[in-house]
Amino acid sequence: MRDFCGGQGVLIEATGLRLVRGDKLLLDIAHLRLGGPGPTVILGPNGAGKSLLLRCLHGLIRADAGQVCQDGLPLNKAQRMRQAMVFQRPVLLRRSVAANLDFVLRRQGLSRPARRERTAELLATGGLSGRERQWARSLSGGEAQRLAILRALATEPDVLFLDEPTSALDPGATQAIEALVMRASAHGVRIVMVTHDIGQARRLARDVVVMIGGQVAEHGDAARVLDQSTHGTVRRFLAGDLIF
Ligand SMILES: Nc1ncnc2c1ncn2[C@@H]1O[C@H](COP(=O)(O)OP(=O)(O)OP(=O)(O)O)[C@@H](O)[C@H]1O
Repeated sequence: MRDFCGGQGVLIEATGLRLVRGDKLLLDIAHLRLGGPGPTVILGPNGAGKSLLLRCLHGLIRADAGQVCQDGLPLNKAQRMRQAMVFQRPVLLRRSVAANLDFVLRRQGLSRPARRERTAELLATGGLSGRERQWARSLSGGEAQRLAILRALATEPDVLFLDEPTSALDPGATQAIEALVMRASAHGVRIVMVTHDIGQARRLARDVVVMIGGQVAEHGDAARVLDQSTHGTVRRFLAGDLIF
């Protein structure tokens, strides 16, 4: 696999981030600093604000206060173009598998032969070799999610945000997605991923963020957060208690 980019050096910071809807304070993040190599996994109970945080970090939602910076600069259009996001349910074009990738590769100005070569390379990376002409909407859930991730990687992002990419998938399909994510990470893409799955955090994360009630309750080295947190609610959540 070619290096996708040099995203491991990317530093994303959220400072004083507040998101209010009606009379509810949905996000209240004093300071969050995501840097260094290896995937960041964001965990937390339902409604803790994980998806909202991801959307703010990607610039899809503008916070009511505070700011998101990438490499020391307030998130700008050029930086956002170097980020990509994949959602829980893959959104694919009503076209062939190859056409879904070609749509992105064209915008990068690649020639037709270069696009064909890159498409084959990406499909091999995602275990979808030979599927070029298959209708994208006829892929299985796991295959469709892999194609969505490959399409995101085709943009050669510095940062890839993933919002519960395996939540609807069986273990085999989950394993294939995890392998793809780890491969992208190893080749330089900064991964920031939301999941409900604590086991997945153990398998993938270098660092773990635990959100509780719109706030960052814990952030640090995965083993420390998952096994040695001193935060009462975080410990209960990680132990499997229902938190609401
Ligand atoms: N546009 C909105 N207006 C009002 N409330 C919202 C809006 N978007 C999200 N919320 C609320 O903000 C809270 C956090 O939502 P978010 O989707 O970030 O949670 P989450 O941690 O990703 O949860 P889940 O694990 O269930 O996906 C929830 O209570 C949700 O209902």
